[in-house]
Amino acid sequence: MFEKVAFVGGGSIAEAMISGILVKGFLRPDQISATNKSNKARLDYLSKSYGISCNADKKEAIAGADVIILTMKPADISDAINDIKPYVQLNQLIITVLAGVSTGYIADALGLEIPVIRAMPNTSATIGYSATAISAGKYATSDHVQQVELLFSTIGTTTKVDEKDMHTITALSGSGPAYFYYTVESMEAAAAEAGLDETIAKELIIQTLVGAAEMLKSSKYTPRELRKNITSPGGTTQAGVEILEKYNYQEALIACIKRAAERSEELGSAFQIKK
Ligand SMILES: NC(=O)C1=CN([C@@H]2O[C@H](COP(=O)(O)OP(=O)(O)OC[C@H]3O[C@@H](n4cnc5c(N)ncnc54)[C@H](O)[C@@H]3O)[C@@H](O)[C@H]2O)C=CC1
Ligand SMILES: O=C(O)[C@@H]1CCC=N1
Repeated sequence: MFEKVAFVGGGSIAEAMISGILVKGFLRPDQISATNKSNKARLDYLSKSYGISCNADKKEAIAGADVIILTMKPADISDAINDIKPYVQLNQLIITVLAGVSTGYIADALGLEIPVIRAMPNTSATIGYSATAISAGKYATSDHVQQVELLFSTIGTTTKVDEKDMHTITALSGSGPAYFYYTVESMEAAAAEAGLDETIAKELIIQTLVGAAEMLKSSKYTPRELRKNITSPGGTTQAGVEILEKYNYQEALIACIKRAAERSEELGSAFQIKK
């Protein structure tokens, strides 16, 4: 069990994780620290909201942590590593949630044969519903993986994966909530255009989404069969889905996920292991 966890990066995903970890009581606020690039107001907000210790000083922020969680944007990884490198100890475990960036690059940039675990959570971590994929870097043991699974299981489900699949997974479940939010935005817009009360529309759309998700989880039917069950011949669903087909909805979603995965590769391509 971890004694102290330090977040290097204090943005959306760090907050979602901190919130989820505290809600589940996995760690106490005094076991969590966070630092960021330079935004003091943001650190004050995190400290006030969650009771965690926030420190602009990188050395202080990671001192005594058994785990350092890297939660900055991929573009900032190089600077962030330079900032913490002098203070990182070999007995610390590094977790990275960065899109695209490999565990090998991080160990290499730190110049240590240090355990690094790559995780891809999503922002549903805030309420304990993240789908987190986890893969181990070269120096991480199965014990490290188990501990990290335990940590992430406080904010949702965990799935062990090969690091080579992380680009696709980032596109699928890391970015995934956004695709559903986009769909809900569109359904809300349609309801508004039809003059439906906003509160009523919201209630119906969200419960429809939750119900469909629960059906996907518990039913023995495939998504296609579930869809067919709703689609009465000549009925409303068929008429609606025909429009989705006309607009190549399925191709659009497939292209969306392919492009997001490709973007993950692009983001990581600047951060390759030096030969
Ligand atoms: N937002 C999301 O849904 C998810 C994001 N991720 C990954 O998490 C990472 C962070 O994403 P967000 O939280 O959305 O970004 P964000 O922009 O909200 O937060 C980034 C944080 O990193 C900090 N930072 C930048 N340079 C730094 C440095 N040198 N030292 C310390 N901190 C530094 C910033 O001050 C900021 O607090 C990205 O790499 C992204 O790929 C992974 C899964 C889901
Ligand atoms: O959009 C991004 O790059 C990050 C990675 C997964 C979710 N958000």
